[in-house]
Amino acid sequence: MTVTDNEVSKDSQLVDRAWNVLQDLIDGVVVREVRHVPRDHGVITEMYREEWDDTGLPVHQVYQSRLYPGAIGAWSCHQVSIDRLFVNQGHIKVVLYDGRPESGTFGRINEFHVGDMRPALVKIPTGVWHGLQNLGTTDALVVNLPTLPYQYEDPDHYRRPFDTAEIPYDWNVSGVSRVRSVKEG
Ligand SMILES: Cc1cn([C@H]2C[C@H](O)[C@@H](COP(=O)(O)OP(=O)(O)O[C@H]3O[C@@H](C)C(=O)[C@@H](O)[C@H]3O)O2)c(=O)[nH]c1=O
Repeated sequence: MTVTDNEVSKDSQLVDRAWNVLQDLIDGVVVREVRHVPRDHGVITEMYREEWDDTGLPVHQVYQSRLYPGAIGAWSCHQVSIDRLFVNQGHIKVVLYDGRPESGTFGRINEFHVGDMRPALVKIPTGVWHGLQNLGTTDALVVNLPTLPYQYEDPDHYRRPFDTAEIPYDWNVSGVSRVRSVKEG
């Protein structure tokens, strides 16, 4: 194989020496990985601490979103409430798209694999589109601690179809997920 072959690409560094996945985060996105504490009769996993949370905003509500194997929940966005997602069961891919024209990372996409194998709290700022996919073979449970309680009469929830042309991301519905050409900034 000649390295000048057009379809060949060489990996850049993907993880650091502590196996942290390297990616330039969207402005305002925070990922706080935690570790399981196994013991004879089970596992303890911390999910949230005020000190991890740079919003400084209180927890008014906690809810759980169950995704069936293969399920995709995309795309959502909020204008006033910040999502603080913790995946505590299963394998969820969280994909974010910065839809804020005023942002220095406008157009950027982030992908995170979180859940049982990589428990983490993911903070998603307002204006950042987000989608979840359960890549596991069991139900996945996503806990959300939004900074504002759900308003039944007037939800702060904006949606785009999972296959919208406005977000350059193709979900893995046919075995292939990929970022389309991303125009940043
Ligand atoms: C968020 C929420 C929804 N609901 C109801 C309203 C709605 O008919 C039904 C499903 O809610 P949603 O359509 O918001 O669910 P969904 O589309 O799965 O989106 C949710 O998934 C997580 C991961 C997110 O990213 C959030 O944006 C959250 O909205 O549940 C509540 O009763 N209380 C709540 O706190």
